[in-house]
Amino acid sequence: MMNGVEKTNGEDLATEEQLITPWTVSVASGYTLLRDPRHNKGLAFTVDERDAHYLRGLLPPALMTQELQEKKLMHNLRQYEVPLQRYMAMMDLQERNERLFYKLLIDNVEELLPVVYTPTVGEACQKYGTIFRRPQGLYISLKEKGKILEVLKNWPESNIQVIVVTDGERILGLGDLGCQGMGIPVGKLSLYTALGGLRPSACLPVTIDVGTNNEKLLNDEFYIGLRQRRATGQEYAELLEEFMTAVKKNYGEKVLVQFEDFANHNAFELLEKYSPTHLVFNDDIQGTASVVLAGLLAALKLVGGALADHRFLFLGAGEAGTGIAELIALEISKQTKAPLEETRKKIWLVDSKGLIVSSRKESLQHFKKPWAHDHEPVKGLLDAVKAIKPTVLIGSSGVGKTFTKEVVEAMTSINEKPLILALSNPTSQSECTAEEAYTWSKGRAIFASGSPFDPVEYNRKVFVPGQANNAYIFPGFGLGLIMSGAIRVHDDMLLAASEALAAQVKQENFDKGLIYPPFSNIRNISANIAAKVAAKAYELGLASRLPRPKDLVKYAESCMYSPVYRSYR
Ligand SMILES: NC(=O)C1=CN([C@@H]2O[C@H](COP(=O)(O)OP(=O)(O)OC[C@H]3O[C@@H](n4cnc5c(N)ncnc54)[C@H](OP(=O)(O)O)[C@@H]3O)[C@@H](O)[C@H]2O)C=CC1
Ligand SMILES: CC(=O)C(=O)O
Ligand SMILES: [Mg+2]
Repeated sequence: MMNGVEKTNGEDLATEEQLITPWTVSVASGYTLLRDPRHNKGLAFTVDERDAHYLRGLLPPALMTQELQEKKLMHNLRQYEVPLQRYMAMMDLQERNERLFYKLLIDNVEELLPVVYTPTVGEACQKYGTIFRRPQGLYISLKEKGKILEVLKNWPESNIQVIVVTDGERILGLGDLGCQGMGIPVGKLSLYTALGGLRPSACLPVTIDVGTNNEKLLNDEFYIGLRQRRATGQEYAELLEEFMTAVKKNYGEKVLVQFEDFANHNAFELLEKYSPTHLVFNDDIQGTASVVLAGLLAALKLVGGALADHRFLFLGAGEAGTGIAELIALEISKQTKAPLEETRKKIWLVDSKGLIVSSRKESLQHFKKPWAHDHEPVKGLLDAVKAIKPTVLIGSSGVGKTFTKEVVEAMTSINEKPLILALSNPTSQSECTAEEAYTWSKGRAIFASGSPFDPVEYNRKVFVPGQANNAYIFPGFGLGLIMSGAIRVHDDMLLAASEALAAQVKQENFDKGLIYPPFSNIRNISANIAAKVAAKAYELGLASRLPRPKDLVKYAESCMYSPVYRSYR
């Protein structure tokens, strides 16, 4: 062997026609270590580590602490004015030095969440083909049919605890982005680690590529996915079935599969089909429901009354809208002992055809039917607000600028403190901006949105909008399932997570008009959510990790990944 990396594949000598073996390299050099993101520390390798791991000469002489590296990187990031450049810089960091990436994200969560998550991740997915450098996550396309188990085995980690999977058909409110939806599982899983403390090596992002109906992408020479229209029906179902079977076979009963950004015509069916046999969770239906219910429970301190005293109107009756509606109805039913059929009547939804009413029942998709109450037909949102007189207005349509001045004014004329949630992502699809909500309501609205808005000054008062985003829930929820060894998800766990999150809102937050706690405290919040979810799993007999730890919050904290560098022998 030569000093350093032995040349066994002859790559430099081979002609273009000759086949070479890419991975036969015996290592006696730290070069590989520097290029392994899981272990690389850059200038933070100590002198002893540099000696022990053949790193001398491969690094300049300076030594840096992780804190100094963090300071330098934050300084560099802030030089970029274009959000997408910040996103790309963060992805490069994740590929280069994973612990430093997570240290940055954890320590600067409020500043970096909009970079690695909504809104910037939306733009990143739209442009994924052009910004694509190194692949992240696992791509499973129709071409892998019959071989999915083998594909899973190509992934370098075998001890997987959470999979976030999308088929890219409804990426945020941006529609069908096909294979380029991969940015979403990658982003969600980085939050699983940063916000919920799951080990990065236990997280697997997956994109199922069954084609795309997005003409622009089909005609884009840089598109990275299958260039065909979406497979549907049996072909689609068989691929998903093979995937779900392979996942359980390869990773066992307790791997959590989080469905993300599927179109609603598949999302409800997949959840219903796999809930009895797998540990599955749909973030858009269930995570969103839990985060919104938490906000509503907290908001009662500001608007008064019990949940059952309120009337709810939704714009958008898909996964998010009907998922939230059902969890609110369930919570009211638990609180008042009234049957679900009764409590649902406090909740009204508007879809693209107008208010959902009983005369439309026959033609409605199954998930809308429970919401078809008796009322004459109403076309637009403004008329629906005037007819229903809601105390709470929730936007979950994926269509921006739909909470117009007239709509917000109508809400304000009905309510002393109208509660307005504009959930659609990214920012471009938000039903209204924070500034619009506060200005049009003359400073009376309690407002939160799916994507973040800056504080707004109105009438010399500063209003701080909250972020109603499932990112508050899924990391802690997932941690609770995993640390208790839960084998199934139950609605009562969603309610427990809502209550845990609502309990974290402090008086100082309420004083600013907030109905969510700040993200800066999210690890602590996630530990509390995880503890309540795990407690529910034990109570329901769904937990397999025995004996039950006594102090579940402490146990959750002890399970959490820390991004601080490890010392190498
Ligand atoms: N803040 C958060 O944490 C989350 C936010 N979201 C956001 O919510 C949005 C919707 O997601 P999801 O529920 O999964 O999507 P779906 O496609 O399942 O549902 C969208 C709903 O909006 C309705 N709709 C579309 N256009 C209009 C319109 N012009 N007027 C009235 N209704 C309309 C649709 O009507 P029809 O059925 O008639 O087609 C459908 O009922 C997305 O922007 C997503 O980013 C989602 C999950 C979490
Ligand atoms: C937040 C989220 O899950 C969505 O917008 O789809
Ligand atoms: Mg989503």
